[in-house]
Amino acid sequence: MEKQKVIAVEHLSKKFKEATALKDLSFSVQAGEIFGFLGPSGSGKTTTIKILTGQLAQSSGKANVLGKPVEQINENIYEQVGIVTDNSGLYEKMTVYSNLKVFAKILNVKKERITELLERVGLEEHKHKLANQLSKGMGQRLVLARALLHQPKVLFLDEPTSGLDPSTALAVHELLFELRKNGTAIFLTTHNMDEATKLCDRVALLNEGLIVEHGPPKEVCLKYHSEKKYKIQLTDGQAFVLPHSNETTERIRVWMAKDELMTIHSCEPTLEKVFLEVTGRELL
Ligand SMILES: Nc1ncnc2c1ncn2[C@@H]1O[C@H](COP(=O)(O)OP(=O)(O)OP(=O)(O)O)[C@@H](O)[C@H]1O
Repeated sequence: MEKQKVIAVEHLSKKFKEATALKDLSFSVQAGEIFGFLGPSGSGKTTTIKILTGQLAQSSGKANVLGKPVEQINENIYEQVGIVTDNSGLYEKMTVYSNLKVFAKILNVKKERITELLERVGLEEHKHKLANQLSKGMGQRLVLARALLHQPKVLFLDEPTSGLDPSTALAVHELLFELRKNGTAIFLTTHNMDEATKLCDRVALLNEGLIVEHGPPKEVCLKYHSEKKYKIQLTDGQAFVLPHSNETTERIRVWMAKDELMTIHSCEPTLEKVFLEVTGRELL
């Protein structure tokens, strides 16, 4: 059975006075899926999120979120949608804990969930700090915790882990996997290709407002795996990159028989390399 399409976009375009930011985008995101929208600065990621969350009108094309055309989105939908774009919308003069308490009350969420989330995003020890005294990364984590208080059916995340230390980034990843398991559709933007490879079920590579490649990260990488090679390290420290050939097979066989093989890896391209190949641009 096909899973429910939580986000459905068809031929979406957005023109600003000077520039065309989005050109004929079509994609969908299903319940229980993490969809990565990847592109360099200025490629149109934020514009897409703004259209999908009803903050900006498209120039042409259709977009539906939870079965509703984006033109009809109003506050009611925010009970089912979580949005993490920047640190705005926090009550600056209230503490971390109080910020979450206000929203927990509105969303009818138990207090235990606040404590759990504060721990998960690494803010438990900062819960008595005022929101305007937080660092950028802490503010970002507070906005994330707020978006996750309820179990949103769809979550929009703009660069969810930029500026986070590795262990907090990992904790955020675990939270996202949990949400996915419970059926949340997650739409995230990132510059970080490693993160996208680890997190996303499917990705779309965006360049100058156009989707230039899409699919599961592994499949996208394998599609550009034209020249098979193997990276080999031996126990005596020697390292080789060898082409796929009968000669290589024989050399590997001998090293294995003598127990001299330390590591062996296939060299399929990373998403970063694929992006460079399809666009000629680095993801900066
Ligand atoms: N309000 C606006 N008026 C005019 N042009 C805009 C406006 N907002 C965005 N743009 C243009 O649309 C294009 C896409 O911008 P967008 O902010 O969506 O990119 P992005 O991929 O989110 O970039 P970043 O990673 O830097 O946030 C850019 O060329 C930008 O200059």
